[in-house]
Amino acid sequence: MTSLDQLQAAMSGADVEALWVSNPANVRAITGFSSGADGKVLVTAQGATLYTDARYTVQAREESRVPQHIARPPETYQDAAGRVRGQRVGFEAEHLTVAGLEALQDHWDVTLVPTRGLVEGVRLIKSPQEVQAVRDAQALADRVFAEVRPMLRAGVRELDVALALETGLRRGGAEVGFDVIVASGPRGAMPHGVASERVIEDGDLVTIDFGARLRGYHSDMTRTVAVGTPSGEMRRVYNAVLEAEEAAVAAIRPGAKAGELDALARGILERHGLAEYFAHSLGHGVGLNIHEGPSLRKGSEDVLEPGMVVTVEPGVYLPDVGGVRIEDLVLVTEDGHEVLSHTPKERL
Ligand SMILES: CSCC[C@H](N)C(=O)N[C@@H](C)C(=O)N[C@@H](C)C(=O)O
Repeated sequence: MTSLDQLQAAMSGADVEALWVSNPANVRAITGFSSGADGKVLVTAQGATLYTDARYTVQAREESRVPQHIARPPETYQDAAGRVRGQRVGFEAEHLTVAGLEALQDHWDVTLVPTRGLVEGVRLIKSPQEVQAVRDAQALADRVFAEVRPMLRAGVRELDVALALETGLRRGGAEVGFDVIVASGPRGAMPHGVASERVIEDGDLVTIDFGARLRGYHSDMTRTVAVGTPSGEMRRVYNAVLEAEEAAVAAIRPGAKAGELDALARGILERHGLAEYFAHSLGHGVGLNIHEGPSLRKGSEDVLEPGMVVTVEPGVYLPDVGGVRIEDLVLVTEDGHEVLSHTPKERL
């Protein structure tokens, strides 16, 4: 079954005959067109049509095999109107703006139906080409981390570490997947402490979370690194997080329930008296978006399947003291899992 077939089946399940796709990552997933923010897709029982404008005529032809209609609104809507007249047409409730919905209401004689997660459902399982893109992105991130690791010393600014990571990713042909997190000493208490002017000090733990975006696909990895000798308290926190992370990674296999993986890691931190400081979910899917399904969070009913790519990233954040997060990128395989991130972890 192609992904278009899967999407059309999901549309039937949602009781819509057509779907107007406006989420850029979903536009890319269906068409391969890499400027998804400047494109829309209409999916009907007959197939998909990519709508974009004349700035992208050549690019769309090169990147996509989906039939294309080059126009700007209102002509875009007028063309699509003829294909969906009288139908039940789904729109992406989590992505279409109010103005976008008004435009559809103005131009189409249809019943508009809010839908959620139809294309995202198809994106959960990655094709071999998608897995290769994530694998390549992570391999580049591993190489760049190894190059930058010697720079992690007392006296260096967080911003300069981030710049070196960003430069390495760019030189390697990738984009920077998201704002690079370099959180040292007490700043480590911020799970998303993007790099600041703080100068790293002797005895700091430094949390580094960064990723590449290659051929549209992300990598995601966090390492917490010791500069000098951290306090006994932070070494204890580090080892508890490492134990939780390794146990959760080991439990990744087809059929594993995402909510139970989260509970496993949270339970280990609980035993160490640290669960209340684990301020986020255990992990998430990674692909065209840095955060996508499945969700490895408390209570999640998502079930892992071969071809999913997920992160495992427990963390402990002690306000005014510091923090630790350790994150691996993991592919769910037929018989278990494969860890895609190969950067060594500190043993403290
Ligand atoms: C702004 S992109 C940050 C990427 C980072 N590696 C990351 O995923 N951090 C997690 C702590 C996170 O944001 N988790 C989300 C899914 C959550 O718990 O809501």
